[in-house]
Parts: sequence; structure tokens; C-alpha cells
Amino acid sequence: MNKEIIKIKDLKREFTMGNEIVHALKGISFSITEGEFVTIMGSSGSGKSTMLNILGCLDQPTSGLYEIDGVSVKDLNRNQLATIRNEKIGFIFQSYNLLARTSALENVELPLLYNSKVSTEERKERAFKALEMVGLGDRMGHTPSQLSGGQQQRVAIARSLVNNPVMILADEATGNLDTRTSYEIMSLFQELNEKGITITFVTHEPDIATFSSRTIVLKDGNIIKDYLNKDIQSAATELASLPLEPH
Ligand SMILES: Nc1ncnc2c1ncn2[C@@H]1O[C@H](COP(=O)(O)OP(=O)(O)OP(=O)(O)O)[C@@H](O)[C@H]1O
Repeated sequence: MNKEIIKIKDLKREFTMGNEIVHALKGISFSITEGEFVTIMGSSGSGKSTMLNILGCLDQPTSGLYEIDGVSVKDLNRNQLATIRNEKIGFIFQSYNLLARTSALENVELPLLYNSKVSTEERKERAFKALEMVGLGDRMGHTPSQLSGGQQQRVAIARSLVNNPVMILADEATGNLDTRTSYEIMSLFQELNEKGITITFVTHEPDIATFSSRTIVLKDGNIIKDYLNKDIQSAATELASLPLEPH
């Protein structure tokens, strides 16, 4: 059986707004095992960002268990959380978050700059290999403005891979791309997943979710569906039956 990368049990996140308590996550439980490609989907206000922030160790739950790669994040201090973020998770954002005047290769090298055990030579070699994995080996000297949106997102994906994280966490990673480029990026995620990379992808777009192998649907802070996308047709049928409001 594959290793559990994410384990969440009865996870709650509450926010205080004046005299009111907002129950953003109402007692969620699920696991993600090594090699899975999971979409967390839901309409606006369903709890996706709250979930993502907790998964990425940017926020802590009010109660419940969250373990990543066997480490319980509860009670970890700031430095320990930062180490988990740097070493165990590769982040990908909607707006790529690349340094503007810096080449693709240097952008991909960034996560390794903080690792004193990696020599300059090894850093460049690993960054180049990551760029090759996303099909941009021939663009390593280009700055972001010399690349298309899809290519910029590929650089960001290479950057997320370079540290060999246990999981990639993508936040609306196709949100700035046209439909064709979005599908190309999702096909790239599928290729990476076939190489064994564990992916958790947050989106509000049902057609994007069909590229993953499993979909977890949130509504009002609860999981209302958690199913395997055995094929595109069954995924589409499942998604069509969901009570999702437009975003
Ligand atoms: N810092 C906060 N303070 C108070 N309430 C919050 C806070 N963050 C989120 N919430 C509330 O928690 C609920 C879930 O919000 P969340 O941002 O996680 O939803 P979402 O699915 O990511 O929505 P969107 O797709 O619009 O970003 C909402 O009711 C929201 O208003």
C-alpha cells in the first residue's frame, strides 16, 4: 500500500468576526496517498482557500489532526513550519510568482538557494533537469516577459519540483490561462503524476477537475463528494450532478 502523504481528521477552522464565529471548515477528514492526483473543488466560500492554507502550513486548524508525510503540524513553531513548507511542499500559484528580471533557470534555482548542502553546480544541474521535465530546456535563459503565460506557469511548475517535495500544491494554477493552454498545463500535471509525483490541485472549475484521478468537493465547509475519476465521461457525469453555484 502506498504511503500516506496527507492525513486529515475532523479538521475544523473557525474565524472570529466581531461577535460572530465563522465555521470555514466544519470537521473534515480525508487522506491522500503517495502518487495520487487530487483536485479539491468547490464554489466561492466553500472553504478551498482555508483548506489550502492549512495544507500548505500557512495556517493552523482550530482543532483536528493534520499530518504531512507523517509529521503532525500541530504545535510546530514558525521555523519548523517554514522547514516543512520549504522541504515537503512545492507551491504553484495562479499568477506564477516568478522574479521578473531573472532567467527561467535562476527562477527554478531559487528554492535550492536556501539549501547549503547543494553546490552551485548541482543547483544549476537540478534546475535545468526540472526545466527539461516541463519542456522548457531550450528556454532557460529567457526572462518571464520573454515567455508566454503557459510557459511562465511551466517555469513555476519546474520551480515547485526542484526540491523533490513530497507533494505539489497548486492553487487555481490555470486561472490566468486560456482554455487550450489550461488543458496543456493539466496534461503536463498528468505526465508528472504518471512519473509518481503526488499532486493536490485546488480549483473551482469542474472541467479542470476531470484531469485529476480523484475529486474532493467542498460545500459550506464540508466534504460533499469524494470520488475517483475513472474516466473523463464518468467524471463529467459526477460533476454535472453536483450542486455547485457559479463562481
Ligand atoms: N480570515 C477570515 N476571517 C473571517 N472569515 C473568513 C476568513 N477567511 C475565510 N473566511 C470565511 O470562511 C469561509 C470560507 O472561505 P474560503 O476563502 O476558504 O472559501 P473559498 O472556497 O476559497 O472561496 P473563493 O473561491 O471565493 O476564494 C467563507 O465564509 C469566508 O468568508
